[in-house]
Amino acid sequence: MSTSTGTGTPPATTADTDRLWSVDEHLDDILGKLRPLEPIELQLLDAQGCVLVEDVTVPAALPPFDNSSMDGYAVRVADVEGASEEFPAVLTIVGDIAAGSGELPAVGPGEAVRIMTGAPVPPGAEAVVPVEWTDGGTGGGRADAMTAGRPAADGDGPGLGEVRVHRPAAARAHIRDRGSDVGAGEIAVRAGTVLGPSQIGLLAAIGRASVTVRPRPRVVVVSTGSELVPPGEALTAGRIHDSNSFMLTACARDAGAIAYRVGAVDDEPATLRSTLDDQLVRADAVVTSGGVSVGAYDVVKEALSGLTAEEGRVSFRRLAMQPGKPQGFGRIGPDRTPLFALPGNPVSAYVSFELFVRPAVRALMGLPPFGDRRTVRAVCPQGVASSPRGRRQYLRGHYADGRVTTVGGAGSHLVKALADANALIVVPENVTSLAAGAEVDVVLLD
Ligand SMILES: Nc1nc2c(c(=O)[nH]1)N[C@H]1C(S)=C(S)[C@@H](COP(=O)(O)OP(=O)(O)OC[C@H]3O[C@@H](n4cnc5c(N)ncnc54)[C@H](O)[C@@H]3O)O[C@H]1N2
Ligand code: MOO
Repeated sequence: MSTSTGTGTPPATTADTDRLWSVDEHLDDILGKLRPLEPIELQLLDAQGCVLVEDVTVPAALPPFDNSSMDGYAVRVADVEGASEEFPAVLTIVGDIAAGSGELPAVGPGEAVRIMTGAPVPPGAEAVVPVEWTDGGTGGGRADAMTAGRPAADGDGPGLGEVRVHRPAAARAHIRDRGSDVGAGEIAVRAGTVLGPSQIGLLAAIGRASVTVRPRPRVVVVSTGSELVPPGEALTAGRIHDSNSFMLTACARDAGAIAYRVGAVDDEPATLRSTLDDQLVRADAVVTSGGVSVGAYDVVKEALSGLTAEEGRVSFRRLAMQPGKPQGFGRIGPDRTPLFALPGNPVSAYVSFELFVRPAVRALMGLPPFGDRRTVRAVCPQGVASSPRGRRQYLRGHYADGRVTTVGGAGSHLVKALADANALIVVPENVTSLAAGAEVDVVLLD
C-alpha cells in the first residue's frame, strides 16, 4: 500500500455490500485467506504457547547417569542384609558425593558413601539407604536428616566415620537408572505439539536452548475517531476516551498475539493510510476500530475501499449479526497483511474480535482456530424479550452451573455490562424471542 494512491471513496463492490453476509460466510472468507506464519527458531521461553514444527529427538539418555533418589548412603546389598535397629550394619563411610560431583569414591565391602539426591551412584554401590534408615553417622538413634556440611580434606568432620544402617535394601533401591526417563534417539516432543511449561521443561532437560515453531503473530491495533482522547488526559466537549485500542490490544494478547497498540488516528484518510504504511513493517495482521459504517466521516472505509490491485483489497460488508453488523476484511501492502476493520462501538468491536480475529490469530499460529473457546448449552431463566429477525445476536451474559443470565441490554456502547460478562449468549437468526427457561448456546469467554 502507498499513501499516494487510493484517495476518495470509490464505488463500493456490489457483491460485498449489497447483501447481508452470514457470520459463517465472513469467517470462512477470513480463514480461507490466511496461511500459518512461516516457522522460525526461538529461544525456549519465547516459544511458549507456540506450535512446534520439528520432531525433537533426545540426544543423550535422561537421566544421563544412575543417580540417587534420596539423601542417604550408597551401600552394597550384602552388607545391609538382615540389618535392624537392634542389630544395625555398621559401615565405614569412605566418601561423600554431592549432586554435581564428578569424583566418585568406590564402595568396597563393609563401606558406604554418603550421597545426596541427584548425585551419581558410585562404583561398587548396589543400593541407597535413605538417611532415615540409619543413625546418620552420629552413633545415636534413628536420624531425621544428615549432619550439614562437608567432610574436611583430612577425612574429619561431618559425613565421615561410621554409619549404622537399620534396614536392609534391595538391589537398585532408591537408584534412578540412566535412561529411565527417556532414552537417546527417542522423540522427546513431536511436531504439532503446543509448547506448554512441561514440554519446555523437557526440552531444557535434554539440553535444547531453542526450537523451531510457528511464531506468535504481531498484531497492530489502530483505533480511529477524531473524538478520541487517550485515557489519562482530560475530556473536552463531545470527546470520549479511546477504550477500543486498549481493549483490542488486550484481546490480541489474550488470543496469543504479540500486540502493538497505536494511538487513535483522526478521521482523516490520508493520516490513516500513512499510519498503516508505517506500521505494516511490524505487522502480521492489522486490526482497526471504527469508521466502517455509513456516516460522513467513516475513515477506514474511505481510506481502504479503493485500493489498487498492487495495494491490496479490503471488502466492506454488512453481516447478519448484532452487534457487529458493519465489517471490513482484506489484505494490504506488499506482504498482503490481513486487515480486520472492526466497527467502532466498543461491544461490537469486542464481539467482532472474539468471532473473527481470535480464530484468525490462532490460525496464523497453526493452532485450531476454535480450540480455545467452548460453546455450551445453558438455561436462560429470564429469557430474551426480543432479538432482531434475520440476525444472529450475541448478548452479554453471566454463566454459572448450566445457567446464564443476561448482563445489560443489547446496546453496543455498554462497556460496563461487557466487563461484567463471562459469556456470550447466542440467539439464532431465526429466533426473535426466547421464553423464560429456554435453552441457549453460550460461548464461554474464559
Ligand atoms: N445510519 C446508520 N448508522 C449506523 C449504522 C447503520 O447501519 N446505519 N450502523 C451502526 C452500527 S451497528 C455500528 S456497530 C456503528 C459502527 O460505526 P463505525 O464503525 O463507523 O464506528 P464509529 O462511527 O467510528 O463509532 C461508533 C461508536 O463507537 C465509539 N467509538 C469509536 N471508536 C472508539 C474507541 N476507540 N473507543 C471508544 N469508543 C469508540 C464512537 O464514539 C461511536 O459512539 O455504526 C452505527 N451507525
Ligand atoms: O452492529 Mo453494531 O455493531 O450493532 O453496534
